[in-house]
Amino acid sequence: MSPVKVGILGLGTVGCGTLNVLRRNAHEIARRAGREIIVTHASARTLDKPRPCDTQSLRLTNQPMEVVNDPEVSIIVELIGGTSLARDLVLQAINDGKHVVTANKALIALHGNEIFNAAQQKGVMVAFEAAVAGGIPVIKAIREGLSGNSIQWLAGIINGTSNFILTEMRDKGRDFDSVLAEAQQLGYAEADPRFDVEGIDAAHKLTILASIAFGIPLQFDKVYIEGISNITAEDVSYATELGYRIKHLGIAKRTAEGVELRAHPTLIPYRRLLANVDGVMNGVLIHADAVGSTLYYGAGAGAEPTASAVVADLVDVVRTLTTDPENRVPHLAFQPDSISEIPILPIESVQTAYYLRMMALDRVGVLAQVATILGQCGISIEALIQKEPVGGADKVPVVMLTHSVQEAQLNQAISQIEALEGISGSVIRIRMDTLAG
Ligand SMILES: NC(=O)C1=CN([C@@H]2O[C@H](COP(=O)(O)OP(=O)(O)OC[C@H]3O[C@@H](n4cnc5c(N)ncnc54)[C@H](O)[C@@H]3O)[C@@H](O)[C@H]2O)C=CC1
Ligand SMILES: N[C@@H](CC=O)C(=O)O
Ligand code: NA
Repeated sequence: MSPVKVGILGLGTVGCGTLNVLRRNAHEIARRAGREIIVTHASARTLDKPRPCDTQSLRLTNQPMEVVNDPEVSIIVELIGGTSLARDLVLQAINDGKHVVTANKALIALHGNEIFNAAQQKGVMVAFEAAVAGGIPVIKAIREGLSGNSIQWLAGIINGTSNFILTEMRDKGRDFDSVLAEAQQLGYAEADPRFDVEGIDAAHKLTILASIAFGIPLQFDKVYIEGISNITAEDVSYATELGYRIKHLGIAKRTAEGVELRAHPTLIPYRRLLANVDGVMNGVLIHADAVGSTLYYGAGAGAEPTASAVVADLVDVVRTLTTDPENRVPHLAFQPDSISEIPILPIESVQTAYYLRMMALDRVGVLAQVATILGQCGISIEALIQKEPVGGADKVPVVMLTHSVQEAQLNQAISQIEALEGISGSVIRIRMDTLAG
């Protein structure tokens, strides 16, 4: 059979990684796919710059639409990133009857409903394994491996850059900015690294995971988002002292009232497997009724780990090129006419435990006032540590862990505590992982 011809849009970290993996493993990939898969066309913004991949045999252009519209190409691999040009290119490819593979989680989270609808009309595939947790085949695991289950919740370390930063801060005492610069240099970070450290990238991925886990539309705008940019070295060290690690988690949980969708820093007991997912590694823990808990672990970013997922998608697409579109695995795991609107719950209704840190005047009675407020709001304290005054000042850091409480009640307590004369500045709050009981 003749080779399948592929066009790659964007020859950056993932684009070059994909070219290299496809070439190095060409023989085994062809044995798996049943046909040779070759990249014939590519588009890059700058044509003649040195790259870690060989582009000599490619028809190279700086006009990505030319690749999309070239009749020789039957699969388009979108690795440009962003949501504007990428959306136009992907919709055009679908309109031309081409299959698409993309690593672009922002594109899927924001425009996936429109894109999958267009793909269904045209009977083409849009594959996006690389968009969530890089090389970990978690999309495939949820869509296919867990399809007999009712999924109850999932919690994932799904941003490699944030996890790399938190790990280096904890293990080597490095400062935030220098670790972020290294993550950028290693090709882990997004073009705009605020997407990583402000939790937006994790929220894109969580949007996708929740959709395929629960059969709901992609709803990025309903995710509660907090990043790691306000996590201080003190919080990392107090958490360690209390037997916890701070990780950035994306959490999606089905409750009787609806679905919780939240991406934020989280304290996890250090013995839990997720607490030990370090560096650029990602880990996704999924709890489902039949199988119980399953954990998926691996590299969440970087050239070849991400290329591994892009190439696996290419193999999947090639294997099912001749399959009747109705018989392919649905894009969002559930059949398109069975996607249901389940309410997404506001963060105030979430019930969890909290790490609180505040600066208190080193004076008798202040802690008693704080404890009274917490008690009146129905919040009980599980642990409390009072540190030495900072720099000889008369203020002491106080750190406490609460039992589970509704976020709305905690908000009330925090505003009353912040109003106390004996408390200076804001109360820092980090949610704790209470999912596994
Ligand atoms: N780097 C990683 O570890 C991972 C990245 N991704 C996603 O993969 C996609 C690509 O990411 P990277 O390779 O890291 O980005 P990158 O910035 O290294 O590469 C993107 C490439 O697209 C090119 N480009 C931009 N506009 C273009 C245009 N108009 N025409 C042709 N080329 C154009 C850029 O010049 C650049 O070389 C993004 O959607 C990203 O979110 C997903 C998983 C992991
Ligand atoms: N910037 C992302 C790349 C992979 O999705 C990350 O750090 O996880
Ligand atoms: Na993946």
